Amino acid sequence: MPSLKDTHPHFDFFSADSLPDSYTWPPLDDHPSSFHRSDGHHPPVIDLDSPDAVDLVRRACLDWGAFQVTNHGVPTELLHRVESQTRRLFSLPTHHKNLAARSPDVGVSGFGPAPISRFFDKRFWSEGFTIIGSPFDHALRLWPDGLGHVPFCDAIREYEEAMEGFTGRLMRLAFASLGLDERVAREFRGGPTVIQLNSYPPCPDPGRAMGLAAHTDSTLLTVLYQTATGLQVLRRGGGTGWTTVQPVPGALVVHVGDLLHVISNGRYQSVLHRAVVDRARHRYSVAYLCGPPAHVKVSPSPTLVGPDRAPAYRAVVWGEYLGLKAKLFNRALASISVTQNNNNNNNNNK
Ligand SMILES: C=C1C[C@]23C[C@@]1(O)CC[C@H]2[C@@]12CCC[C@@](C)(C(=O)O1)[C@H]2[C@@H]3C(=O)O
Ligand SMILES: O=C(O)CCC(=O)C(=O)O
Ligand SMILES: [Fe+2]
Repeated sequence: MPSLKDTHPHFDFFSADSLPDSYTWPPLDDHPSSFHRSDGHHPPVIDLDSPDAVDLVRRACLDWGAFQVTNHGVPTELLHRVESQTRRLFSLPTHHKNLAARSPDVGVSGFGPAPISRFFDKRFWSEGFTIIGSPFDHALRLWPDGLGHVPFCDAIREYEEAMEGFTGRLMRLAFASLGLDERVAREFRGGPTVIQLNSYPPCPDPGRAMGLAAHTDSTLLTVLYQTATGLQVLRRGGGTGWTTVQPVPGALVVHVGDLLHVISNGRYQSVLHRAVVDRARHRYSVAYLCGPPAHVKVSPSPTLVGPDRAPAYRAVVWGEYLGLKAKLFNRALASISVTQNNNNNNNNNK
């Protein structure tokens, strides 16, 4: 669905002293700069070494679909290094970053607005860089001379390794919190590595700009590293409006994604979240999108369905689900629902 806005890829965020119309959204309610929400309810911060970790994760997934974790084992030095390499990448001139632009022929990897931006008439006040598997080819395009690509590739490779270990532990916890044992968690491990680097430059009118519009992730779990305010989540049921997830130094944010929603048969709901921007601060975030191996069918766990609780979703593999998301955006989950009416013909029970 290419639109007019795709014909202006060279916008310079730093030369703008007011918001161009193509970036002006209706006023954002619950923007953190308005400081009117202080109800004390936030996704919990969970110490993974706590003996109650499984119960705390269950509660957080039921109430919020999101939580933060400490004692996760990913070295702080590595987190800082990945952030500083992210900053280094986005500080390259735009025409240079476009040498590694996302293109339909090469898939979804590379530099550009977040893929969901094409569902909106207004543009996002952000840039993204999607890395699927090795960052090497893209990094060589960004830093063609000498060894400029090396620190970037090293940081991403080390991060991928660290996150593989950490998400293994996290998946065991999340599955245990649903009463599912380690063998089930193991079946869903080892999916393709997807990292999304996000950059949100300072913005002259943050209350009318959108960093990344409200969405759920098409993952089992997403792990997000952020060091500045900007991430907001909607609590299950949505009743009290957007809640800012305050960065906790060294902590990682975890989101329940659509595929864990499916496996849990809707007990856990994928969290609706968005990113807002700031007048003065350039914010970066690093999302590690944790999905299942390509061939693994994801469906409601047999132990979570029964005579009084029918399976609510049909089986999908990750690639098919990503295709549905690319076509239907936030209606993708409803499109594989077998209990609700959905007006499309993607529902060929498998
Ligand atoms: C594996 C993927 C999930 C993702 C689409 C993608 O193919 C690669 C980028 C991912 C991302 C990151 C930013 C938010 C998001 C909704 C988007 O536009 O691109 C997610 C996608 C997703 O979770 O569906
Ligand atoms: O930058 C953020 O806080 C959110 C990023 C995000 O939602 C994503 O990359 O999927
Ligand atoms: Fe997200």
